[in-house]
Amino acid sequence: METMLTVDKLSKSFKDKKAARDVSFEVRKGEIMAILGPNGAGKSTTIRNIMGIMYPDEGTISFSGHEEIPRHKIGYLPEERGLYKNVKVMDILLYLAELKDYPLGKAKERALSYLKRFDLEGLENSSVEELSKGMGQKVQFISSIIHEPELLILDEPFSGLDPVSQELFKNEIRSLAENGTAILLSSHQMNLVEEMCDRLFMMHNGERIIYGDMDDVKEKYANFKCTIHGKNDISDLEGLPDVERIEQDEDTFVLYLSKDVQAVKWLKNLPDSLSVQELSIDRISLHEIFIDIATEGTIAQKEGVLDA
Ligand SMILES: Nc1ncnc2c1ncn2[C@@H]1O[C@H](COP(=O)(O)OP(=O)(O)OP(=O)(O)O)[C@@H](O)[C@H]1O
Repeated sequence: METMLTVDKLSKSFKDKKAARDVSFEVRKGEIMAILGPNGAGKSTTIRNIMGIMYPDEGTISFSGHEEIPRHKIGYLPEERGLYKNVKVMDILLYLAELKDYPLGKAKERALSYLKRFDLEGLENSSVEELSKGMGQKVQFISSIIHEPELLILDEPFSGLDPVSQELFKNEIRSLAENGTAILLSSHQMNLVEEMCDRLFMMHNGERIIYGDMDDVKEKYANFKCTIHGKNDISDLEGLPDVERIEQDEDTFVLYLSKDVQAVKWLKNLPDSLSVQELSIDRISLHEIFIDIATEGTIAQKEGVLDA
């Protein structure tokens, strides 16, 4: 797949705070790449450097091999929301398309079609201040894609949206990728990221911790956990092989298993004396991997970047 964006050894400091250190990743045509990390990890700083809102102290950012930012080929939904308040929806969409040198007739056609798809049909002559927050966010999203960008950067696109609108955004983002757009998406909604992203880049304290294919990352970091509901004593469960840690909520116990455990073999070795009303075995989710990294748990320690 063709590489649209390459971030190579990006570093950026604010006074003595290193917000990004030696950050490298790429985004390819037709993929959705997640940029993840706890609050303050350095995601927005990385995105702002890509967008040319600030400049790297070190490292380079290139677009299809060129360091100049091809502004008319990039779409950007910033974390900070806001459009000109007393301007009509259609006027603002056409104005932003024009800034990207996009033909007016085509922009109008696309604006009407997207307004319809986002349940905003008939609102083209309403002013932005008449819209609800979620409706305004939809217009801002449309403004980021009106000019058919080749690279789309979405900073927290789902925040503040109801579940139906989230689904709409999700489907639209997916279909843009299917049509070849390279997408860099920052989000704290791990379930959505897990469902829709092809690759991910996770950072913490300004540094890269995890980078790779979603399936590979899950295989590498998502150990099994076994949930047992029954009248058991925690000391019996602690004695089971390959149990790294246990969480207890009354009679429900979640056993986090060590890496490389073979689930079927492990289950076969459970003692007959165990009381089981319900039992399930699953891989931990991206949400749990994220929490481990953010709280500097076992995955984060193993990756070894936290002491740097
Ligand atoms: N303009 C600035 N001046 C000083 N420090 C800044 C500035 N922008 C960001 N920082 C600091 O850089 C670090 C990274 O911030 P950044 O906004 O990139 O994080 P983030 O991953 O986007 O977080 P969030 O999920 O909360 O949006 C933080 O410690 C923040 O305080």
